[in-house]
Amino acid sequence: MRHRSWIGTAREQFAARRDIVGLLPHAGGPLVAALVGVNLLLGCLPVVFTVATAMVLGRVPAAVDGGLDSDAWDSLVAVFGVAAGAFVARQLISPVERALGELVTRRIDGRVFDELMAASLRSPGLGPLEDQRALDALRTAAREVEFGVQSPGRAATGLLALIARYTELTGHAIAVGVVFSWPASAALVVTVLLFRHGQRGGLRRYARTRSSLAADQREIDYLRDLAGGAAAGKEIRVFGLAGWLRQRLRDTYLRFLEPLWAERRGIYLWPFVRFSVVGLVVTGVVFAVVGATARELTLTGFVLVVTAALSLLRLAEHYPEADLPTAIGMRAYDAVRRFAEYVEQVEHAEQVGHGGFGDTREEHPVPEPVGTLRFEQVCFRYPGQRRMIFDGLDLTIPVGRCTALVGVNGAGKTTLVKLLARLYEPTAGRITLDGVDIRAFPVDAWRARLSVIFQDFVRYESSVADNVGLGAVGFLDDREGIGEVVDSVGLGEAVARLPRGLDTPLARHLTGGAELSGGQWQRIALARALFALRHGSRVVVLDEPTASLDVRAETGFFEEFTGLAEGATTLLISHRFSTVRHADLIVVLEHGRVTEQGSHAELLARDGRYAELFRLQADRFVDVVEGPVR
Ligand SMILES: Nc1ncnc2c1ncn2[C@@H]1O[C@H](COP(=O)(O)OP(=O)(O)OP(=O)(O)O)[C@@H](O)[C@H]1O
Repeated sequence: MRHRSWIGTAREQFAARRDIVGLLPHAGGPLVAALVGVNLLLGCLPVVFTVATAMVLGRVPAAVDGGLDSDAWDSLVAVFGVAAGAFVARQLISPVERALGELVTRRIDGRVFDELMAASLRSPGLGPLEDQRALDALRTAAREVEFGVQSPGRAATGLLALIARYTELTGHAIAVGVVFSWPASAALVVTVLLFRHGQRGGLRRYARTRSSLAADQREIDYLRDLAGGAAAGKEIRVFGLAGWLRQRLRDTYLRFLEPLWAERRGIYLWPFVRFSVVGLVVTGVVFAVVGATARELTLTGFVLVVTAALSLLRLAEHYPEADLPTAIGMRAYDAVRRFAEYVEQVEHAEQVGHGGFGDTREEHPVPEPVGTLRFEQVCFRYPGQRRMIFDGLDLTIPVGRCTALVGVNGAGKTTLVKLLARLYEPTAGRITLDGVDIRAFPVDAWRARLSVIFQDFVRYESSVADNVGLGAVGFLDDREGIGEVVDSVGLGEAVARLPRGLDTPLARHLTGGAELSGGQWQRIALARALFALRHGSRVVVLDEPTASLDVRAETGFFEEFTGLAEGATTLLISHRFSTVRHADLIVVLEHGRVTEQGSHAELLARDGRYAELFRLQADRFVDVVEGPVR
């Protein structure tokens, strides 16, 4: 059993090294060849130095006897020159090795980062970005690659750095073998390798433990962002959360560090104790034999054996430039691959499952203009969840009209939009456009017809123009169009007052940046949707578009927006009945199904759920407005 697991570990290690070696070509053949050459040289120079210094010592007596003009003196100076040259060359070449290593690391990490980004942006749906294990793998990989400390690139240069160490080891072993005894040389090499084996095993466990703590690391990052970010700053101060936050950060840190401390003790203490005993015994025996046979050796031979053996034993330590970077960097690359494989699996499962993202892609062009949208017996549960959000949902969204969706919190309104945008696929049933399953359209072409502003729309730390123009990224240079939609959502004046107008970055911490109010941001989001409509979108979905607008702006919103979105199919989600009531069709969503639909007047006349919710809100509004007057 133990034997099998040892073989398993060896195989795993071999595969991980092969993967890292496979990355080297991305750094460019000549650069890698140069680094290999420099490492070989760095491995040979200490051996040359050892041999030359031994020869210097061996030649001193003859040179002293012969005097300054003797051949012995000249030969002493020559070997001294070689020793000094080896020493100086090593000092000069080490920085070259570091610089080349840095280049190789950067090139490889750049490539791995691309691989990682491609994997995380590749999935058309959101599933992989919500799966805990996939997220942990992504976090582990991204962290190491981003900071470049123990990254796959460092692992690759770390492997190359081993060339120098093992060349040095081989050279010194040969010196001991040739001058003194091959069995003694073999005994020393075995000792060194035993030490190394023990330490590398410990480092492997350390790297494994470290990557198993990704969830704690994620929590630490989250808490640190929370404590240092402006977003939570207000609440932390107002609710006096500083103490709670500090304690939680401390607890999480300890939870993260304690297993690492334990592993470190394992790395530095136990292998050290175990292998030191073996090492000391072997070294003792070798030196005892050297001592006993010293008389048979020349002075040069004696010095050479002793210094070469000591240099060999020095190589029994842990190599900081190679060991930790390879142990952790290999795991980081493994995490990149796991994440990419996971995304691939999800994609594949969706294709072979119920006709997911790609099975019929490219077959149907999206009809122009977009026709009636239908949810037909749609069932859906989030990946890994048991609860059905929709269970046989039937809904028709008429073309060119405004449909409003209402329902209590958690009824599934946003989920319905995510299905429409194909961020998830229905578990059963289908969504059709003029009778054609939307999965038959290429996902990008379908999304180009949609303009969705989510409740939690993104506030890009970029210019006003970008924040609007990203609604149709291919038309970012349409400055006139951007200016017009900004005006049409009533932001013209406010933007004109900004230091650089449309080019003002929307983040106060950026140079010349400005911050907008919640309502102004919401208008930016509306402008983004309108800009998308200008450039080819036909279906516009607005999730809570008036939540941050003041009463006056909200009153004008509906008319203005429907005027601007004329001819487009609009889906409006709102808890504000004053916004909803003007829609052509109002749909009430409850328990995963449509329970009522009709115009505002029809639904009031039916006196059902909608009428009840509408009256509840209207009464509250009357109370609030009339309260102080009474
Ligand atoms: N990514 C997710 N993974 C798992 N469950 C989710 C996810 N997103 C939403 N849910 C669950 O799906 C249900 C419907 O959420 P959804 O956001 O669609 O509701 P909603 O009607 O838009 O609510 P609200 O009016 O509060 O915005 C909720 O119970 C929510 O907990």
